[in-house]
Amino acid sequence: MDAMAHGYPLKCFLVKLVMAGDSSVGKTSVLRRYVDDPDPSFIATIGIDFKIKTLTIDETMLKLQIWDTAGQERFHTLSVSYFRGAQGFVLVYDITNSDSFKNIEYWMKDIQKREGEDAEIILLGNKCDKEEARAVSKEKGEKLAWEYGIPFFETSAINNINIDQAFSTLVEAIYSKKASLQLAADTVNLRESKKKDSCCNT
Ligand SMILES: Nc1nc2c(ncn2[C@@H]2O[C@H](COP(=O)(O)OP(=O)(O)OP(=O)(O)O)[C@@H](O)[C@H]2O)c(=O)[nH]1
Repeated sequence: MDAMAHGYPLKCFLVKLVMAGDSSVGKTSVLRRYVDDPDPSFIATIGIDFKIKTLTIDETMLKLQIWDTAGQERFHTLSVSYFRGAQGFVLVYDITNSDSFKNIEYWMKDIQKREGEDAEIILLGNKCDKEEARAVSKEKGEKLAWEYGIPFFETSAINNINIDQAFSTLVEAIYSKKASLQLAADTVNLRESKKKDSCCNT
């Protein structure tokens, strides 16, 4: 039976994503733009918050739970504690703030500290609408992302530049990893059940 033809997807995955980066780089703004949250207020994130977005790829429903961590130093321990169990990270710096770019190295170390956990990561140079105040060249961003082996986008939450493209890249990478793991698990199950069948037939 074609489940999609009946209006419901075959599988559903919960995907945990985390926004990380220094305070004021635009994490909340990028997230709000992606989930179409029209709230125009910009107050520094206190502690932690999350938003949900649901989308379908092939016949699979992906429920994205996107955690918005606070970049302020006083919330650092709390923010990093939410890194556990994440399948994806959106690492953000501000192209007009070179310190926020330098600190990507430390945010990356926090991500890599999680033992035995694998995650997809993307790097965003946000506020690319502020060309006149640029402090980090696009080439520097591209080079850093290349060194880490991760995708890179310059984005603007204000002008809605590259936001959907960035999240799509991250989510599709997570989805294909999950899909291939699922395929491997299905193959093992199939082999196991074939073994049982042949055992019963003898
Ligand atoms: N020009 C411009 N301003 C932006 C952009 N994104 C965010 N801002 C502004 O940057 C400021 C900080 O944005 P937030 O989204 O609160 O930053 P944050 O990274 O979530 O900050 P914390 O919650 O403190 O970690 C706000 O005044 C936003 O309006 C952008 O793409 N372009």
